[in-house]
Amino acid sequence: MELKSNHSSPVLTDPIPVNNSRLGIHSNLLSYQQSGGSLSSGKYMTIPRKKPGKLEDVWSNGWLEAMRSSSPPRKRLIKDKDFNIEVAADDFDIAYCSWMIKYPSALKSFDQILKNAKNKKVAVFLDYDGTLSPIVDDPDLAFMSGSMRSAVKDVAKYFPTAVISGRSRDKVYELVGLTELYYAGSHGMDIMGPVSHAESGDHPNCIRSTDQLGKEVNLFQPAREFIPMIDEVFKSLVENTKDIKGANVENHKFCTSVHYRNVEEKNWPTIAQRVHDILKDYPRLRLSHGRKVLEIRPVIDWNKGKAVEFLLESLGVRDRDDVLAIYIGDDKTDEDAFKANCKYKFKTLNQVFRERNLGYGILVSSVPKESNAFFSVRDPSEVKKFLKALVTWKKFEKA
Ligand SMILES: O=P(O)(O)OC[C@H]1O[C@H](O[C@H]2O[C@H](CO)[C@@H](O)[C@H](O)[C@H]2O)[C@H](O)[C@@H](O)[C@@H]1O
Repeated sequence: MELKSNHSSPVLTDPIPVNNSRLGIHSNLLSYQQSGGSLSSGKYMTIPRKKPGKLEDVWSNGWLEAMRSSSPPRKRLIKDKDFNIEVAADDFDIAYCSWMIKYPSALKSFDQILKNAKNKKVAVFLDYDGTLSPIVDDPDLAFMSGSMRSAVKDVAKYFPTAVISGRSRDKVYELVGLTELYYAGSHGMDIMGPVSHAESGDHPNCIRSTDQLGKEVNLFQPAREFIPMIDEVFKSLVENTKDIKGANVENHKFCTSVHYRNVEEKNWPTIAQRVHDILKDYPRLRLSHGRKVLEIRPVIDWNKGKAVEFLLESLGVRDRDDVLAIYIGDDKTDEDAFKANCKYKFKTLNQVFRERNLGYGILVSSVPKESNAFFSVRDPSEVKKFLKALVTWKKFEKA
């Protein structure tokens, strides 16, 4: 969606996406109960246990395949899918090095980045989990280090900076704890951004509010009407997964997540089937896969990429030729941001970067994986080095 010309609601008029693979649900299930205008079926007021469906559903719709490949192993022993063998660290290093030819290190390419950043307005967008904080077993313990916090704080002194997370905005703010940033929670469906450039503020679902310091901000929540439905589904998910050891359900207000990182692999089909059975009753919700997490979110035309575009618009730089947007993230949902449109001919950040050097994505990954990003860094410690390098350059440039 192009922000400047479209001021209508991002809620899709057709609640059932044409591309059924987005839901990962068979097309025959999609004909099931279109709930029309009602956003809450009211079915789960007493939160009943669902009768289990057939396990074949989650095998055949690809959920289990996606769950298995959703997060790299932490030790460097990688399963080679084609040959069904474990690849040793040395071989893995070779694979990683050849992958880096396609996704060069943002640290090693820093001079090239600086050349492109010169005389441009740089805006920095950061994912949270796996980017600013390392991936850990308990989502409540995913803290960023003090040194990472001060690196982000310094970046925000010199560049407009936003954190864009799958978590609720309140939660990610609590974890980051910096008032200098803009925050977008729930995969970009809850944005607190600047008021200075009014066009994005004209958007429906955009209201004036105040931030933690009492400063005026724009609050943009395109999925507001889904709050009761998400709450209902959250409760149903909690009820229907409570007997699965290690399962953990989080409510992010505009979306909800079911974690299976701590669930024994033999129980993954069960957890997937339970989620699948619940989603069958909610055709206006869809599933996406994150790192050992099933993410349930509204079927609306909004994602982290749209959030980047919205913030660039709010900052008044989206249609400028002298902007350089940098997005750093590690997860599948960050791919939407790597594909975000700069206004220039509706090209993605990376297309524009290649042609006009206006923006790019940096993938955080210690294993080779396909991405829409332009550069890569290995892990959060390299993210920190990159952020510090940006600050040093700016300080030096200003001096
Ligand atoms: O967009 P993000 O900020 O990256 O948020 C995506 C999800 O991150 C969290 O889960 C992930 O990190 C956890 C802590 O390291 C880890 O235990 C889990 O396996 C990962 O999927 C968060 O808890 C989710 O709700 C977010 O959707």
